[in-house]
Amino acid sequence: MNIEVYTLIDYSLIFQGTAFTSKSSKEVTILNDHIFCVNSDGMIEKIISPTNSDYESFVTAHQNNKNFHRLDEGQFLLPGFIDLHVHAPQWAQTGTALDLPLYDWLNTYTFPIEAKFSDIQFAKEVYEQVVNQLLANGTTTALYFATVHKEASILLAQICADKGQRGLVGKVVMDDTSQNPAFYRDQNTASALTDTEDFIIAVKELAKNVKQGVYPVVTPRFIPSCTDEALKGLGELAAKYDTHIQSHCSESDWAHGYVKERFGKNDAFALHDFGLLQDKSVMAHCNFLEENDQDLFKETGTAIAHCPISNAYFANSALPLKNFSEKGIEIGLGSDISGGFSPSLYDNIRQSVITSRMLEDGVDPSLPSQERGLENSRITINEAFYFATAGGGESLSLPIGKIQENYTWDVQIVDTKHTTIPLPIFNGDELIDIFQKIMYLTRPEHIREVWVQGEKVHSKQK
Ligand SMILES: Nc1nc2[nH]cnc2c(=O)[nH]1
Repeated sequence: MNIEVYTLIDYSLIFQGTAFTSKSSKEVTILNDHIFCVNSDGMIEKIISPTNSDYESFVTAHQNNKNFHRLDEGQFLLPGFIDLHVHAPQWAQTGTALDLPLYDWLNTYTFPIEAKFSDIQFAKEVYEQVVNQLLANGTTTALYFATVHKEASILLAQICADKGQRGLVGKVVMDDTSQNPAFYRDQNTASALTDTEDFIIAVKELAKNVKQGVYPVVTPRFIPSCTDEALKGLGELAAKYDTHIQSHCSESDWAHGYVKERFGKNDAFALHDFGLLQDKSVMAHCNFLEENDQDLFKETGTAIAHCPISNAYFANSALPLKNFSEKGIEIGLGSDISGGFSPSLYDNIRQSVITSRMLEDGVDPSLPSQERGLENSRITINEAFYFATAGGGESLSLPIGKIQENYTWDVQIVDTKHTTIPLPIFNGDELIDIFQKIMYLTRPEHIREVWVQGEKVHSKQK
């Protein structure tokens, strides 16, 4: 298309500035001083490079219009982050209660806090705060577990809708009376399934008027909390309504061992038997996937939500992330609030690199170096950025996570020149160095604006 044509197009938004986005899992593209044209649906319709002969005249034609945004010096565009695993109610206990192994942690701290979400006022208070927090940390899409309560789960979807975040929300199913406490579980299997179906219908209805989209997610908490009948019914509901599916899979020695004992197979195959592994399935943790489990993930298009901070507390191992990624399994990052204490995917990007380095080198200094670690396990910061953005988008099968034509305008604007806490960027830094400094040092204070589907959803004054 030549300039006469695209200067005439009525774009909703035009941005001029430098962006970082993934080209592949290993490579970051730098779009230096490009122009980004966004249409009224909030999609990136056109990206114009300064090498394009029409670039200058395009700027001249648009720069005085209200919809033209020129980034200040020191500001950069990045895709909004996609958090593939957040327990929204656990925001109420984030940063506390990390002293017990998974089974005891769930029963001692987590189920009691989640039980409180029968109180819709309490739910509103916590859910509004967690959605605000994630937006302020640059998270534009989140895959949420709510609680067993239908009303409060619908409220979480409504809050995402109102605040402009792309929320994928699940009413949690925990129907097994022998495994879940009486104070916190579905009343019975039939009500777990009808509540889930009502929830799906309500969120699909809500979604009709939500620009950025909200989505219902079929959510068996994990196999230990569900009966066979519920798991089967949930697989059927996901197929009937074509929904996303989320659960926990092979997370800790205990959870992994429990499923093996109950079914004589690993989580992956057990979940698959119930129709719960498919292209829109995202399974959290997955540390103990064996070779055939990995193949099944690949074949079914099931994604892993890698939660590196949480895994340090509860997973009893480090995920062999590099190995799984090289196999072609879809992978994104999750904060796992509150198994992970940080609402920031920046922190999880950092931890995923750190964990991978420790996995490669090993951690027991009494062992000889060649026996200490797992070869070829380290990932780069570019790869971690990919998992937090494009990898998350692929995992959810949505056109999000990249600054590229035909993707949504879901971006964060990072200001490296914050007046009191600027990033250490000095003359002579290459853009790729600046990218790495952004990855390692950005805090919410540096995230000046966040946009979802072409709408500004968060801004921070200088
Ligand atoms: N990390 C984590 N693992 C789980 N397994 C079942 N429930 C949970 C949870 O809330 N957090």
